[in-house]
Formats: sequence, structure tokens, C-alpha cells
Amino acid sequence: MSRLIVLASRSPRRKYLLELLNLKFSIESSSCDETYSNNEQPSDIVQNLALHKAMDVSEGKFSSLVIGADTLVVDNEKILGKPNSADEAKSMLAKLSDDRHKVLTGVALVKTDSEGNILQKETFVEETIVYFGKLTSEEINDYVQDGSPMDKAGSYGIQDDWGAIFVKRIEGDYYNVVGLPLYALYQHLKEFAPEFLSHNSDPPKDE
Ligand SMILES: Cc1cn([C@H]2C[C@H](O)[C@@H](COP(=O)(O)OP(=O)(O)OP(=O)(O)O)O2)c(=O)[nH]c1=O
Repeated sequence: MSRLIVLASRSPRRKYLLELLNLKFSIESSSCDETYSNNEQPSDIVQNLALHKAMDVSEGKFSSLVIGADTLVVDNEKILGKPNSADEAKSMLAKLSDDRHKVLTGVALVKTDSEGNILQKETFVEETIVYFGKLTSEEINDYVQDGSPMDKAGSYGIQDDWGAIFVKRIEGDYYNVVGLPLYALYQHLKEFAPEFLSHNSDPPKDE
């Protein structure tokens, strides 16, 4: 039976990022609840949510590797998820202005055997520090009105046109901020699931 990689995500950005590893995979989004308790450590939250997504999608999958991920912003110990309203997006961006914050992405890898049983699972977390410049209220208003903050942790996308204008510098993996830490993921795949890489071992082709 052929081996299958499944990305447990509805995020178009995660699909795009996983494609950069030149792997063949399918996509199935999990319907699990993404709530968490503020008493938990952010690094535990993102890994637990990633694992819930991957475990949920792994049901009924045979000889598969399921990849789940979750991204949160942590600003001075305060966790910022996706905003619930435009006003909340504006206040998140005002908090991030002229300061540094952390972006944490938790990743879960779940392997199933040929009968659909869970064979192995592991999680890891990657942290990137992002430094924002000072944002004027006009810039914040314009971004929230014309940009796409609502589906993003911390209300911004570093990859968006205006998002890029906010960011002075980062420490760590850029792709981790966008939603999937590609360097760490590839290293973990080599250790945890090399059999899923072997038939995809051709180097990426230039466009
Ligand atoms: C900080 C930041 C977050 N994000 C995104 C990454 C994640 O998609 C999103 C955080 O929400 P998540 O719950 O991690 O992911 P999701 O709901 O988009 O997708 P799924 O759970 O189905 O995998 O914020 C950016 O795209 N750019 C950024 O700069």
C-alpha cells in the first residue's frame, strides 16, 4: 500500500509552505475545537492544538503521516490568537506597535499503520521573535480595512504587502511566522518519518 502524507489544515498558506518541501500530499481540514486555557504555557497550547488537528484527521487513514500545526502570537506573556472583530484587530496591532513579540508554531506528526492504528506521534514547537516598528493609527486602520488580518494570529500577515511594512526585523525562521517552520519540519521528518521522504527525494525543480 502506498504511503500518504496528509496536511491537516484549511490554511492556504500552510499548503503553499508544505509544497516548498517538494512533497506529495493531500489536504483535509480538521473540525476540532481550537479553544485553549490561558493558564497553559503557549508552547504547550500550540503543540496540543496541532496534535488535536493531526489526530482528528488521522482517523481512518492507513499507512499515513498526518501533519497538523497551530500558530499563536505571544506579546509580553499575553496570548494573541485570531481577532474576533475589526476593533480587536486594531487593538492587537496597537499592542504590537514599536515592540517585539514571539510567534510560536506547534507542529504535530502522527503516523498510522496499514490498519489505521496510531503507530507513533510527536510534537515540537518553533519560536520566532518579530520586531515591529511604530505604527500610526492611520496605518493600523488602513491595514485592518484593506488587509486581511481576520484569519491571522496577532491580526497581521508578515507575508502581506502592508504586513511587511510593519516588520523591522525577525530572529528565527520566517516561514514559522507564516505558519509552518520549514527547516525544523524537514529535520523532524528526516528523523521521524524518513520513509515518507524517500519517494520524494528529487531536488526541487526550478520554474
Ligand atoms: C503572525 C502570522 C500568522 N499567520 C497565520 C498562520 C495561521 O494560518 C494563522 C493562525 O491560525 P491557526 O489556527 O494556526 O491556523 P488556521 O486556522 O489558519 O489553519 P488550520 O488550523 O486549518 O491549519 O495565522 C500568517 O499567515 N502570517 C503571520 O505573520
